[in-house]
Amino acid sequence: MSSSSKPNLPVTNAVNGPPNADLVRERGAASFPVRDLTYLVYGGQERTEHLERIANMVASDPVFRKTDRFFLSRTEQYRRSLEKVRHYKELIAKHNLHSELDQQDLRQAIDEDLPIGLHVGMFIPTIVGQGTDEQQKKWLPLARAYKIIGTYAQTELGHGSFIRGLETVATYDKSTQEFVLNSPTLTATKWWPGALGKTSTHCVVFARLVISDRECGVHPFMVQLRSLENHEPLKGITVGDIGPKFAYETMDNGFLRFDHVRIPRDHMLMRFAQVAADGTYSTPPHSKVSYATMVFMRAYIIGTASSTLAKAVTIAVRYSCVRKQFPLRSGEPEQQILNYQNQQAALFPLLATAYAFHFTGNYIRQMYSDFVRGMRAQDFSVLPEMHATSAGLKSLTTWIASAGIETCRASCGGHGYSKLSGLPSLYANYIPACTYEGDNTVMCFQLARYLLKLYGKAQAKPGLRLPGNVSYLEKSTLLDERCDASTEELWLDPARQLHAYRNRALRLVANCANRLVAEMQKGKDEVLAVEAIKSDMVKVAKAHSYYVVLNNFVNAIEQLRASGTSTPILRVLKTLCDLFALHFIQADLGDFLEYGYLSSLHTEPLHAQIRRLLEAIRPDAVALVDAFNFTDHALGSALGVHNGRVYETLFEWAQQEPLNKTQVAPGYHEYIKPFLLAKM
Ligand SMILES: CCCCC/C=C\C/C=C\C/C=C\CCCCC(=O)SCCNC(=O)CCNC(=O)[C@H](O)C(C)(C)COP(=O)(O)OP(=O)(O)OC[C@H]1O[C@@H](n2cnc3c(N)ncnc32)[C@H](O)[C@@H]1OP(=O)(O)O
Ligand SMILES: Cc1cc2nc3c(=O)[nH]c(=O)nc-3n(C[C@H](O)[C@H](O)[C@H](O)COP(=O)(O)OP(=O)(O)OC[C@H]3O[C@@H](n4cnc5c(N)ncnc54)[C@H](O)[C@@H]3O)c2cc1C
Repeated sequence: MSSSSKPNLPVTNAVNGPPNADLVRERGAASFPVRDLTYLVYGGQERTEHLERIANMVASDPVFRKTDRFFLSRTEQYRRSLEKVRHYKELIAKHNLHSELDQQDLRQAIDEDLPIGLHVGMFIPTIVGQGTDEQQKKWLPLARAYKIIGTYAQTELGHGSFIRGLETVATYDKSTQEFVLNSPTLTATKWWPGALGKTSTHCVVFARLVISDRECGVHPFMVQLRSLENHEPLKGITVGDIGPKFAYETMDNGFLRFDHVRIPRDHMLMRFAQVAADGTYSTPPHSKVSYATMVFMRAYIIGTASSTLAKAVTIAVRYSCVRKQFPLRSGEPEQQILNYQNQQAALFPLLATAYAFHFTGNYIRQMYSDFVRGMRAQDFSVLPEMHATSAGLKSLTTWIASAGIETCRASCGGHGYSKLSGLPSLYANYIPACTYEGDNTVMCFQLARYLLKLYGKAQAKPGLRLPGNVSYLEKSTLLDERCDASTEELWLDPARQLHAYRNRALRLVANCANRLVAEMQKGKDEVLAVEAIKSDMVKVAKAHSYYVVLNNFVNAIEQLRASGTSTPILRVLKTLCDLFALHFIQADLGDFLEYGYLSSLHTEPLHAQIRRLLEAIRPDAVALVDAFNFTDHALGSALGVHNGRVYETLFEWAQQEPLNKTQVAPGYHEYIKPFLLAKM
């Protein structure tokens, strides 16, 4: 079956001409209607077409061009991103894109780390989440109209992960009803906040509140940093850019120091904790409620893992269909490299994972909106589950997506190493997601601690009912059960796949709990006992998060089946889900073998089934990446162009290299000529 209709996307940047014949053939051979899968991914036909209109508008707008980015200096890249911000604002006005969703769609289409990312992603959400009604009324209209530009300044030179260790102080001065912000040490310097260095006029600063020598913990404060007239830093404020980074050149991550800067009392964000004029402090209803913006951003980051990985896989799969190396036998035509099993084994599990993460993103969005509804009604009961689940999923998805981009790059051979492939910058700009918004390892401890607690409760109180995704912790009898998937066919049973993931997670939790007890029996207190099991805690968090991802993928397919999704789409999604499930068992086989859950009786059919799944996906591989519907602008890759004119595009883009502006190299006269022409 061929695609039901052609995607309505311009082929920007790629060299025009007849499309690559192999890609045309692959597209014609898809077993499912590509367009329908695109609608499924983006939430229907209407939404897809809306997104395409925005994507087309961006892709055809010269201000948003990306092709010159590799040839610009850091300063030029920052300036260009400001130009894009200005144009983004013009387009909002011109096309009436005033809803938050429209603006998010537009930013996503622009596809650059703009220096307003923190403004929309953390500054505004913190005002919304932590500000009183009056504070919101005062600052939100200004922020939404970009009359002020803000960021989220929490991390310091000395502390990022350990928020309670932050050193910036906000001391309440009752006599003037002001807070005095101060950076008492070098390590108290705010360090890293995006757009802090040069762009922001304001920021939400996290500082330890001190009232009459009493420490009241870390709280958020609204602080103006720069003049709204001339952008000069205000008195007492030292601010600047932190300098060169691994990538992320368009973003002015900054430093910030306060020298006894005074702000009015109503600049502390007081939705949950308050300081009255006389200095009386009211505690928040939940001690971690001021961490809520981070939970929001973690949920957002989980949602973007799919699209980032999908971009890398799109580039690598298309290129692997165009690229040919070696005939199988002499005299035969050369093979597309995607026909090689090793290439499929590298790329198809990542393709499956990009789809798996799509459904994880839907799940966490739903969980987050339930949580926000609860918070508005002063119900914080979901916070621990939301925090733990999002911390674990943020870690797993960003780790897998980061490693996956690098796998895609390596799978493109030499051309993958060219920046023109788009993969090096995709990787370099994405990997900090493993660090920002909570170092992944530190986040895993949070989830593991939550699971260990619940496991302990379930052990102590048989019959206790735990919420959905953690209910398996109640069932210690699961530990005695073994895998019975002794044929290839049985490995395709979702119940058996989920059983394996649940069993592994429970075993690791139980093992960790036992080790904790054993360490304490050796005489350690609980704190030191936890230190002795920390690597295992990371494994626990990953194992649980894998289970959550798979469970959601399986459930999503069931829901699609129930809502009448067509058989060809269901079939291809089921194949991807199977590959996801089996690949990650294969990847962590030791976990499953160690406790005798699996034996060679099961591993042989497991490996064989994975090989069959790779073969099943091969004819649909191009269609499956096409269904993500990225424009050439979004991919920014000579290897991933929709028309497959890879070599023509690479050649043309290489001509832009500044070294090629002259035939004779700069430096020739000083450095090459002397030894070339020297007498022997
Ligand atoms: C839709 C629009 C979006 C647009 C976006 C656009 C662009 C953006 C795009 C991309 C992103 C680009 C850039 C990203 C910017 C990145 C910004 C940042 O990095 S901001 C800084 C982030 N910093 C961190 O994440 C710090 C991590 N550290 C922590 O969170 C905490 O210190 C901690 C590790 C969790 C420990 O906290 P603490 O020491 O206070 O607590 P503990 O003693 O460990 O635990 C006590 C108790 O509290 C529970 N808990 C901890 N945190 C939370 C929470 N958030 N919620 C609920 N509960 C929490 C914890 O589980 C313990 O519970 P219990 O065991 O029951 O006692
Ligand atoms: C690109 C980028 C953008 C950022 N943007 C912002 C921003 O806008 N605003 C902002 O406030 N911050 C921002 N940050 C900072 C970021 O949030 C922190 O860097 C992050 O939270 C990690 O904290 P850290 O740097 O203190 O790491 P550390 O905690 O110092 O981590 C170093 C190592 O120590 C390990 N470790 C730490 N604690 C423990 C422990 N208890 N047990 C065992 N191991 C441990 C970690 O796993 C890690 O391997 C940004 C960072 C980056 C890279």
